[in-house]
Amino acid sequence: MSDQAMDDKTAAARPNINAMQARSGAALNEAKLAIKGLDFFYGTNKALKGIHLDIPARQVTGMIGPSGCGKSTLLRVLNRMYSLYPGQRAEGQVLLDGQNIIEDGVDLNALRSKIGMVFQKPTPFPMTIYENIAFGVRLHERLSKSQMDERVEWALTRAALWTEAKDRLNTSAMGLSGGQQQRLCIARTIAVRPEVILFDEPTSALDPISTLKIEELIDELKRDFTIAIVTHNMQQAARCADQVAFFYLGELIEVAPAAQLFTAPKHAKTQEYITGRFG
Ligand SMILES: Nc1ncnc2c1ncn2[C@@H]1O[C@H](COP(=O)(O)OP(=O)(O)OP(=O)(O)O)[C@@H](O)[C@H]1O
Repeated sequence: MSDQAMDDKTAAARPNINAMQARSGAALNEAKLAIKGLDFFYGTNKALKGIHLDIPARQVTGMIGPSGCGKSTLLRVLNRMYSLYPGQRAEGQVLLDGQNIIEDGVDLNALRSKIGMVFQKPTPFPMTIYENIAFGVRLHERLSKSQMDERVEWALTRAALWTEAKDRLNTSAMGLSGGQQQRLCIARTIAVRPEVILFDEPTSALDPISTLKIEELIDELKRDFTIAIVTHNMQQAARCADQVAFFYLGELIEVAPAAQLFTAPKHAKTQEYITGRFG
């Protein structure tokens, strides 16, 4: 590739620095989740190696890195999803408000009500919009009909879907557009009032307008929730994240406030990745 072509590619890959200006001076909050010396194994394959990472309360942590570097694996550790699969195991500590959530004896139902997850592909249940939300709430709480109505309205409002959904609550969620379905999945996650929300490439299946809506939503939600988002889109990480963690081959190479990581990364590998030179 010519130097000019490389420079053009680099410029295109580099996130919009202006988008990060507002956050550049903001300090990071205390850790809601503190990951200490975390190793993760799929059988004998070590997919995460000695990860140390603080996830600050009520801020957004972006996780970036090339395919296969362990980003989704880390999210699966944070809500113990791996515990469903024999042969997968984590070692080290993941402290949620000081409690190690990867040790034996943790109540996984209670944990998953505290740490919710939104997946790449919108996955509404084949039931009404109302029931999509009420279903999860009933697993954790006993509410009266009017309390449940209020919770459904609250969750849909927080997920910026109430206006579009309020007149069709008893119709199938499968009739919503892809972007609306993803906001419904966010509403479903919020409805159980978690403390942390994990987003695994939440907009990769969506058009640009739906993507922007979800990003605005994430910005709004961080007032009340601690958020971690895996994304392949560095512009998105720059727009949404307060701090960004760069992973490579199962290791955390660098974590820094977004403005710092994208403008003055400390490691050569981070620099190569954010300038589009590999991955
Ligand atoms: N179920 C599994 N069994 C065995 N190995 C797995 C399994 N899932 C993932 N891996 C391996 O773990 C490593 C990390 O995968 P992971 O899906 O976490 O990466 P990622 O950074 O999220 O990738 P992508 O950006 O492509 O989603 C890879 O080497 C992958 O092959």
